[in-house]
Amino acid sequence: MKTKEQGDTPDTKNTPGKKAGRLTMRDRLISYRNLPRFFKLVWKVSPRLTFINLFIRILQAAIPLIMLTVGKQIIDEAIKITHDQSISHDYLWELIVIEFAMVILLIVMSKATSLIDELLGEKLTNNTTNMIMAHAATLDLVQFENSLFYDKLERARQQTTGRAILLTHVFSQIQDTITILSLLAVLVMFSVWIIPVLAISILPSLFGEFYFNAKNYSLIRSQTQGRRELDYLTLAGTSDNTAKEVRLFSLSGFFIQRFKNISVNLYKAKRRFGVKKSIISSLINIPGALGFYSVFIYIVEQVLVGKLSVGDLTLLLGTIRQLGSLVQGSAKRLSAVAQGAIYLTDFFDFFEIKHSIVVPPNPRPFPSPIVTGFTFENVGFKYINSDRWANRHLNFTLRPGEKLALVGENGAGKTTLVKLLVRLYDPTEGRILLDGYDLKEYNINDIRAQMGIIFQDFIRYQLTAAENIAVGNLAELKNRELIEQAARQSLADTIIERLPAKYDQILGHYFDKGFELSGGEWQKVALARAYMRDSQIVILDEPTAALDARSEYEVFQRFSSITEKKTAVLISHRFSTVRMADRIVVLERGEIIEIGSHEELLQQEGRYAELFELQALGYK
Ligand SMILES: Nc1ncnc2c1ncn2[C@@H]1O[C@H](COP(=O)(O)OP(=O)(O)OP(=O)(O)O)[C@@H](O)[C@H]1O
Repeated sequence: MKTKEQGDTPDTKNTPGKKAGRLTMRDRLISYRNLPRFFKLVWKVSPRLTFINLFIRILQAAIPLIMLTVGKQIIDEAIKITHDQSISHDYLWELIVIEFAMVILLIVMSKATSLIDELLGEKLTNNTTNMIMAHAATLDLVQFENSLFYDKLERARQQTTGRAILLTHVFSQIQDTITILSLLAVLVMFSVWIIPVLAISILPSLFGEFYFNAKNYSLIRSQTQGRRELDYLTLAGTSDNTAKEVRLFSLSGFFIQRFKNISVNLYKAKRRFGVKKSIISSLINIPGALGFYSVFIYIVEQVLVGKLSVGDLTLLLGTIRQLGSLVQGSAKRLSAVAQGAIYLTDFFDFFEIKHSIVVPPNPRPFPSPIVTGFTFENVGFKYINSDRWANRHLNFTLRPGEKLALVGENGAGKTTLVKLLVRLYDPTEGRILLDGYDLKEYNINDIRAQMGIIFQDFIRYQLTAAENIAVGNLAELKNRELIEQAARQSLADTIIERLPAKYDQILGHYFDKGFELSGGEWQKVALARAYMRDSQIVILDEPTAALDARSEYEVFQRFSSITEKKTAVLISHRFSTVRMADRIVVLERGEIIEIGSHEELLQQEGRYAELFELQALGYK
């Protein structure tokens, strides 16, 4: 059972196509409601560029009509001159100059609008990517463990460039709509019935365009999981993290084959859709062509009986041709806009996902110093994607100033307990009290500010050595003295002193001039992060797993003196380390089975004593 506490994300709330890939007409209509919100976003990104873009496009929209009218007059004037050589050519030249000026203006304006589209698109892409990153950072860890959340994040992320294209589409559509209206006005002046004939004949292809675009969106949406799998396989087959194993275990063939299987299926679905779309679209375009040519014949007849001039003929044909392509283009674009608007639903939906770990309106001030400590009252926790209890029936108090070690076999629930303590998750049952009040009553940022913590799966940031330490407390990024002190405390100082650029050395091999460290060296650097804060609590989750025996001994000597007045939680599989703790909690299948000092637990001759003996035997 999933509880609200565990971050019941509104995965499908307001999302079109709740059953993967299915999209109803209503969904499509609703998606258009995203456009005003989208416009607001664009306007916020750059009011100036948005305004200039719209302004130029409105001017540009009038040019086709001016050109067609001037073109008609040029032809009529030229024919007049051929019939009467005495007429001056001045007016004809004037018209030609105007026509030429319009062409130049059109070129300049369309270059200007595409430049602005590009700049605005780039700004929008960067802005929305930042928004996604910022929002993702506010979400709970639990949400990152939910595959539906990942799908949503992926769709929101994927469409960053799509949103820039949507922007161009919307602006172009505004421009084309104005042009279409002006051209329709020309047709109305000549003959009213031309418009309904053209409109009816073009309807099937318009519907086709909308229908297939919606289908295309549904197809892409239903392939999100598959595409994520392809991304993962590409990463697994090509990343530096996997390169060693991929070679030693000859995994590339396996990954490639799996990639092929999935990609072939996705391709086949795309091909089936593409072929169907092409055949049906070709057929439904025929009525449009028939409508156009009937009007064409009618106009030619009018010229033959002398009701229209040759100039009128060119004007009308030019108008109808332009209208045809503008309407077709608009239909394509409008359905692309509809599609883009539906993707916007994914984008805006992502921002609807709210974190369930909330800060109370009037949080309690974090106690300084902590008086009675952290009390676990029958705490139990289940991960969102699991039916098993990772922790259950936890009842104990972490006293202020105490050094508490957590031991237990793999999967016993040690890391989970620590994650509950720092409120990365909230308990599924029971509660954790700090100085007698539920941890939920405190500000989560205060809690985390009071914890110096380093996990076993720490991150190897491809940043400088100083920055790698400062991530433990970014407020002190510029405080070189503190960074160096933290490095000394974690024994990272001697490693960094040997680096070519010392504290300014970029670590890792991702970037040019990066310097790769060994596993243990990385661990010492990461460990320094825990010492960057003057926190009341220090938590080290297997901080020395990659360290050699001498380093480990030294690290803990220092750890004891640094944390003398602090509360410390330590997870380790090494009993030589664990025995330094004041008390040891032994976990098994998520539950506490023993608790006491090293000596007490040895006397009990229980699981701790057994594991201790086992490890001691290994050293004999
Ligand atoms: N993100 C997760 N989603 C689902 N289950 C998880 C997740 N993380 C851990 N678990 C499960 O919770 C249980 C406890 O895991 P935890 O990481 O707390 O163990 P641990 O005692 O720290 O193990 P180790 O000594 O191997 O680090 C395990 O059975 C594990 O499979």
